[in-house]
Amino acid sequence: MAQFFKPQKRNKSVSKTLRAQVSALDHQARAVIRGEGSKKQTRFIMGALPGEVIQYKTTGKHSGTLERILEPSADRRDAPCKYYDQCGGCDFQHVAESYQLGHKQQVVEELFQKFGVFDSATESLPWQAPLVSEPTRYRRRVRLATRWLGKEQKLLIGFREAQSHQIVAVDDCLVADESLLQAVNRLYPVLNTSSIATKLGHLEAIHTNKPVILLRITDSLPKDALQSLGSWQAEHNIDIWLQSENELTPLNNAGLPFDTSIDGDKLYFQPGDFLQVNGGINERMVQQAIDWLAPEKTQRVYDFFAGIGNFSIPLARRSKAVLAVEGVYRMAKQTLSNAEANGLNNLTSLSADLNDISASDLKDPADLWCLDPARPGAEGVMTLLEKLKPEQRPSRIVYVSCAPDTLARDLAIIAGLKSDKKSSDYRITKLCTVDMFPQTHHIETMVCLERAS
Ligand SMILES: C[S@@+](CC[C@H](N)C(=O)[O-])C[C@H]1O[C@@H](n2cnc3c(N)ncnc32)[C@H](O)[C@@H]1O
Repeated sequence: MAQFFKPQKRNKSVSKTLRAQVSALDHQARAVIRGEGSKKQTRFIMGALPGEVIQYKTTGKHSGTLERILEPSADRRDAPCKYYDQCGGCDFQHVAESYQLGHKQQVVEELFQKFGVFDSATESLPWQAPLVSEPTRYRRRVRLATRWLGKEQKLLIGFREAQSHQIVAVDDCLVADESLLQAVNRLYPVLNTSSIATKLGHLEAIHTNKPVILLRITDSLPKDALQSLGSWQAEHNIDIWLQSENELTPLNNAGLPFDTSIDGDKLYFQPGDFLQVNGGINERMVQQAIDWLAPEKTQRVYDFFAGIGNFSIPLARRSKAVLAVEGVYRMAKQTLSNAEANGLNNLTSLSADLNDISASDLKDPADLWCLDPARPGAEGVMTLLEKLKPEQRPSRIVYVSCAPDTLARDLAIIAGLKSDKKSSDYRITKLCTVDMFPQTHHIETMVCLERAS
């Protein structure tokens, strides 16, 4: 019988060390290497800048890690954080903040062009000045990973390395409010025992009106562990909350309400609720949303993706009525009680999945829409907008986004709404980047759209 030659499956690509010049940055601030090797491949590498000649190691088909910078860019600066080389968190601090913001604006513009939101050959976007943040110590909330090293009987608390599950142990974080890591460092000796550490998933430190540490627990804690956490809480006056799969509870029922103020009103929340990480810039962002939407006392507003009412409450103060829509039932309830606590009775809160929303869920149409979705964007809301009759559509929309690609996708849908088949029913009247996450590649954008009357 003839034996056929059976080629062996090729091994995964072998890692190589190469040298190249960076041609651009992509939308995640990764350096782009074009035309690599005989196949003219494109590769993406974090940490390098356009124009730089670098030595890098290939890791996957299109990825690589930076080994050495052979010819640095004039735009490069020494990263201010001591953990920069290992930590996967602030991946864009090797350039000045003005460069970071300029790049972010360019990314948004390029994505809008790519998705057909506008045509740079015939029009320009009405960019406004970016909302600029404090470059460091701006976070009022951090989430830290944990791992118990059994052999060494030691708990690691820190951030994940880039593209890895390894944890970089940290005792400070340059972008976090100083009190956050200080609280975690103080709690560390209590956590650093196998009875707690082996059951710890991650932890979160938050500081608005007062500090709180939320411990994500994978199994119930023994009585002595709960006692030592309780004693620490009483001694340090820092609340501890325990989060298991189904429950979120304050330890020993500690904890008066947590709150944050916005526009002169108080927003109460519970650890675990969504909270904009950058408190300073959040206030300016909400103020700008109000300015751009310019609500009047006769107008109705929808606030989609409302969280605990960060935009809804200030909008309710200035309009006839607000309908706040939020997927997480607990937060939807919190928005309503926040309205009541601030003496507002013109806000209705609806808990609903905005991927699957219809006009009948919302009752009366609204003049103004505020949208602040998570990274997947607001495709369901775009479908709703498409289905509405032109006269039922809002006269103004403010879209706040933390993901420029889904923002561009959604705005392309709005740009496609053409009642007279020629020009779009909506035009972008203002947009800007919001410096919500300095030192990182993450991009926050605000866009205001107005309907042609
Ligand atoms: C970026 S946060 C904004 C929250 C709020 N606007 C604020 O400024 O604090 C996005 C919110 O959308 C909610 N969300 C995400 N997906 C949703 C969905 N499919 N339907 C309804 N709400 C959703 C999240 O629970 C979260 O509260």
